[in-house]
Amino acid sequence: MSKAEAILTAAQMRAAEQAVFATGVPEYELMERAGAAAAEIVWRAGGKRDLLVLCGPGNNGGDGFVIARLLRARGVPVRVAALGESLTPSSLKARACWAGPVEDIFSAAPATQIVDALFGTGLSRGLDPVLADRLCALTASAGFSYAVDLPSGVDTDSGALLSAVPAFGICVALGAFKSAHLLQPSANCWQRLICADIGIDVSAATVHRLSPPPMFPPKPLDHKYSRGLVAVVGGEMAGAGQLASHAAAHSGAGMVRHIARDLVGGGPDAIITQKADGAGDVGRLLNDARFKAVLVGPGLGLDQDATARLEAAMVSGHPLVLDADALTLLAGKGVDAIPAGAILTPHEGEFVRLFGDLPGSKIDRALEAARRADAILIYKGSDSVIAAPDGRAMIASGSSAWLSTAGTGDVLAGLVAGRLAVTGDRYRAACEALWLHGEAARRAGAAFVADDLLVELPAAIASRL
Ligand SMILES: NC(=O)C1=CN([C@@H]2O[C@H](COP(=O)(O)OP(=O)(O)OC[C@H]3O[C@@H](n4cnc5c(N)ncnc54)[C@H](O)[C@@H]3O)[C@@H](O)[C@H]2O)[C@@H](O)CC1
Ligand SMILES: [K+]
Repeated sequence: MSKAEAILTAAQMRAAEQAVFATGVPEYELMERAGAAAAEIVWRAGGKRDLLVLCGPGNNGGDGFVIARLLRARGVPVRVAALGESLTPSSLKARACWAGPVEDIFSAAPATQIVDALFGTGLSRGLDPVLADRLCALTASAGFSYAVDLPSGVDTDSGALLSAVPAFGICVALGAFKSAHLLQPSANCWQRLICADIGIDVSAATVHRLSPPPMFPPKPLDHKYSRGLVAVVGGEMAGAGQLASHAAAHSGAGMVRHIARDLVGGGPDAIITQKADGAGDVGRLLNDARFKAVLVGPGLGLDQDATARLEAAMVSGHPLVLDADALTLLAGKGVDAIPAGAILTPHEGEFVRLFGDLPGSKIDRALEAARRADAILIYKGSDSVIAAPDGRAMIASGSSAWLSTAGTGDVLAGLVAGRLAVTGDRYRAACEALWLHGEAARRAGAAFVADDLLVELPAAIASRL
């Protein structure tokens, strides 16, 4: 993936900071860098508008004192309000360098701009309700608001809101993104997210934000089979299989065969629909070594016939993408029934049915499920997580809320199968498909239906060549 942006947990961030200190950088130097980076962002957004900085007792508060000092030096009318004493060596130093008064948070007057430097990655519980209310009131009355590293009240690793969190204009992630910057509901707590470089080495990170993938056109000697042959095994609801088939075809695959229970449509179609009266026919039609991906699940149904069709696909030996009803059918059989090496695309309900109530953040849960099933997971939602058994994960955040409409899951499943057939690389296929899905939605605008995504796919792919 190009320009992949690292996502760290609070513990990984602390370790990364320690690694910087181990190179001889003094602890306070990192706070100066963090404060300077955040101050620059505030300066560019708000200029000389009056500013109130709220400082907590830890290093997040220390960042706040640095921001206050640097912006005051630029002529910004800055006031500081602190929550008691500073408790860490670096924050004590930052506070000592602030030459102005320190007000009480509960009596400080509102300001045009507000900086929340109360708590960051060290938050251990929700804010006291009175403090949370105060933060919300001061933020709501400000025209410009900034959260330093994270809005106070947000759990760094899970993205849960541990207390009431106001809506910020800008969140400045320091050094690297943390999980809460991409996961819901916290990722909805600001309008803009900016990651400030403070010299942290994130090269060892295994979790990244999904970025636009580089894609490649067919080679001159390619033909429809070398570009990837996809099978979509349909069932009860032929339309879902058709939608998935068209998505696979528009993903860049060379050919798509829809192995359907009923013949649908009519007239010319790039999709080859083959009627399979039962699982035996499915097995026979899948007996072709040229298949590079088999998708089963969209519109499959949940009856005995569907179970038999799923089994025929699973024993075919081809790389599998399992979605929708296929996941529900497998859920009753335990994790061991999931074919190793498959790509699974569960939404929340399907995920829980398959793997139960796993602990940790959505990233933790996706990684654990991928490890248990020895499969690639695309754990869908407004914060979709792709996870691999080897510990890699990718988060897609900020995709169109209009995707919450019927059939978009079928389109995604088709895209995954198509990109798997094209690339032969499961993790890469999952990333490319998820990105294409989000990009097609972005291009489709508002109130689109799943079919509209298909129209946007060629241009979305073209933008990555
Ligand atoms: N480690 C470092 O040297 C650096 C840290 N940085 C900043 O430091 C932050 C992390 O600093 P800390 O680890 O000191 O943690 P925080 O400053 O986020 O807060 C920790 C303090 O708050 C208390 N606390 C936690 N939750 C509370 C609650 N709900 N109510 C009341 N008190 C609560 C803790 O007991 C502790 O005293 C980062 O988010 C970032 O802003 C940056 O300055 C870069 C350098
Ligand atoms: K904060």
